[in-house]
Amino acid sequence: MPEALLPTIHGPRDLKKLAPDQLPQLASEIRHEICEQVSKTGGHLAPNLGVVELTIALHYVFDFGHDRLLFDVGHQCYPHKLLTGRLGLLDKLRQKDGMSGFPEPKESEFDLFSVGHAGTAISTAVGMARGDDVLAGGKGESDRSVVSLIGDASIVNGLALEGLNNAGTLHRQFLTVLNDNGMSISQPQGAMAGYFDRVRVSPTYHDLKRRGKEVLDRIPGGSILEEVYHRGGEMLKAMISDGHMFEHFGHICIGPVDGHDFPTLIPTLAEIKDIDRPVLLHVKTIKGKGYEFAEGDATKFHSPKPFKREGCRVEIDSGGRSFTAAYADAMLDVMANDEKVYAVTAAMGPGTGVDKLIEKFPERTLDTGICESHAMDMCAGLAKSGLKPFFAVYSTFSQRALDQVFQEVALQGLPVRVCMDRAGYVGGDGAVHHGFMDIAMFRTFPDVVLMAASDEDSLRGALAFMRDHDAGASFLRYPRANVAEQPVEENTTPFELGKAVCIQPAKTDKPDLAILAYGTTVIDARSALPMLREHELDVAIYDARFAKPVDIALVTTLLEAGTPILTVEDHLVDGGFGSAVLEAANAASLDTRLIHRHGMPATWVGPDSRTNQLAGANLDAAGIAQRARSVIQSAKSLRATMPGVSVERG
Ligand SMILES: Cc1ncc(C[n+]2csc(CCOP(=O)(O)OP(=O)(O)O)c2C)c(N)n1
Ligand SMILES: CC(=O)[C@@H](O)[C@H](O)COP(=O)(O)O
Ligand SMILES: [Mg+2]
Repeated sequence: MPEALLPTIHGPRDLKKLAPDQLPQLASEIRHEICEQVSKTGGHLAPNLGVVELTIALHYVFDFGHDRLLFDVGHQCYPHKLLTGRLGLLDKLRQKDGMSGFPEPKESEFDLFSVGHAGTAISTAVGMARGDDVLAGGKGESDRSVVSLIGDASIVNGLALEGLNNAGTLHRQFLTVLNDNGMSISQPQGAMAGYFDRVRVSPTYHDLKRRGKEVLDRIPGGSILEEVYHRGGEMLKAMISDGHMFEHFGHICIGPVDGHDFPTLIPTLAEIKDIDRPVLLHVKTIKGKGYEFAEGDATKFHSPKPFKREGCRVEIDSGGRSFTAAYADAMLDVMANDEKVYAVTAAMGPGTGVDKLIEKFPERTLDTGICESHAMDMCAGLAKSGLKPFFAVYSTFSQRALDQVFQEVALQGLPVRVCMDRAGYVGGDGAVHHGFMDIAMFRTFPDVVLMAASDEDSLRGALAFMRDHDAGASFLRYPRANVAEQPVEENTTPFELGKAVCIQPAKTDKPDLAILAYGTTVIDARSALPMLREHELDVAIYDARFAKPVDIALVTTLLEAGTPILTVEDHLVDGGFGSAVLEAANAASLDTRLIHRHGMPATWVGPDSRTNQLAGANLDAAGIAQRARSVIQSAKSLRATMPGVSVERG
C-alpha cells in the first residue's frame, strides 16, 4: 500500500511537490474521502466526483493563492477545498462550523465568493480581471490569471452568456473551463444540450494532431488564433478548435479534452495558462466518476441524503413524506381535472416533484433548464394564450425572475401560478439557498395573491384555489420539510381569498394572545400551546393562509377587543407576513401597538440542519412559546392603559 497522499496536502504548494504520476493516487483518495463523507451527511456527490482530476490539474498549473478561481454554482468545490487545507473540516460537511458545501470566503482565502446560484462565475471573473488590471496601475494586464469553472447546464444560463459576451472583449488572459458532463441535475434541456452532445472529445493524440493541421488550414492569416497556434506547442496546436460556438463570443476555443486524463489536462492547461486572450477550454467529464452507482444515476446522486453501501447495493435514507412529494401528488390531481393546467420547472424536476408530472403529462409539462427568468416569462406567455401555468421553483431561485414577475406577469394582470418549494431555512445548503425573501419581494406587486401551506391539506387547498384564481398572479410557499404527521383538522376547509382559519380557538372571550401563523409555523405554534397552557395562558391560533390580502377583518376584530397579536413566519421579519399585517392594520387606522412580529432575524445563517436553524431563530415550538409569553407580558401593561380594554379575564 503506498502511503496516503491527501493528509500531506495542506495547500496547493504541497500538491505542486507531487510528481505527475502520483496524481491519480491523490485523485482516488479524494474521491474516497468525499464519497465516505457524503454517505454520512449527504451532499453534492456526483458533481464533485466528476471534477477531481480537473481540480487537481488546475491547482497543479495555476497558483490560486495569487490567481483567481471562480466556481459557478459552487456545488463542485469539495476537491478544491481538500486541496486548500480543509480536510480537517470535512467530517462536518454542511454542518455548523464545518465545511460549507459551497465556496465560502469566511472559510478560506482560496474561496472568492459565497456562491450557490448558477451562471455567476464568468461575470464575477470578468469583474475581477478588469479590477486587477486597473489596480495593476494602468500598466496593462495584471499578473493574476483569472479562471472560472462552469458546467454545461449552467453556461447556457442567460447570466453566464452575458458574462461570456463581455469577457470576449477582454484583451488579457481569461480562462473559462467548461465542465461538460452532459448533465444538469437531470437531463440538460434546450437546443444547446444537443450541440454539446455532438462535440465529441478526440480519443487519441494522433487524432488531435491531425485535427490541429486541419484547423491551421482554416485559420485566417494574421489572426490572434494563428498567432496562438504558432506560439503553442504540439499539444495546443492539436487542440485548438475551429468552429466551436463560443468562438462567436470572442474566445479561442480549445478542446474538447478528456477531463479525467492528467497527461492531457496538465500540458494543455500549462500551454493555455498565459494566452493573453479569452480562452474557453471545453472539458468532457463523467458526472459521478469513479463510483458505478453514481455514474449510473447521476441525478439520484447529484445531492443525495445520507446513504448506505453494501456491496453493489446503495440505499439512500428515506426521510418521510416531503412537501415536494405532496406537491407532486396534488398536482397530478389538479392536472387530471383541468386540461388547461401546464406545469413548469427550471431544471429542478426532481427537487420540485415536477419530474413526476413530466412522466404523466409530458405534453403539458416542461423543464426549461436553468433559466428562471425565461421560465417566468414563458409562463406569462402560456397564461396569455389561455393556459394555467404552474411554475414550481425553489424560493431562492425565484429571485432570478423578480423583474419578469413585475413586467410580464403582475403588470399584465396575468394568472401565473408560482409554487415556491424550499421556502424558509433549507438546512445544509446554508445562506446561498434559504428562501428568506419571497414574501417581501412579491407582495410589492398590486393585485397578486400570496399564500403559504402549513400541511398537506392546506397545500392541496391552496393549489385548488390557485387553479381557479384567474384574476392575477398567485404565489404559494412551502418548506424543505416533511408535511405534518398530524394534520390540522380545519385545513380541509376550502381556501377563501384573504381568509385565515382558526385552528385553536381561545378558551375565554378575553384571550391573552392570538397567534397568526403563516406556513408551517402553524404546526410549531400548535406544539407551543401546551407550554403556554402550563402557564395558564389562553392563546388562540390562526392559520393565516394569506399574506396578501391580509385577513383584515380578523385583525380588526382582535385589535378592537384588545387582543395582542403575534405574527409568526419562516421568512425574514423585514418585509414579511408580519409586516404585511402591520401595514394593513395601519392602513385601516387600527392601533398597531398590540401587533408583534416573529420571524427570521436579518442575519446570514450558515449550514446546519433546518431544525437547528429554526431553533436558532426561536422559530421552533419552544422559541414561539417563549416569545408568546414575553409578548403577553409586555401587552399586559399596555392593555391596562387602553380605554375600554380590560386585562382581567371575564
Ligand atoms: C439559478 C439556479 N437555478 C437552479 C440551480 C440548481 N442547480 C444546482 S446545480 C444544477 C445543475 C448544474 O448543472 P451543471 O452546471 O452542468 O453542473 P453539474 O451539476 O453537471 O456539474 C442546478 C440546476 C441553481 N443552483 N441556480
Ligand atoms: C446546488 C443546488 O442548487 C442544488 O443542487 C441544491 O443544492 C439542491 O437542493 P435540495 O437538496 O434541497 O434539492
Ligand atoms: Mg453538467
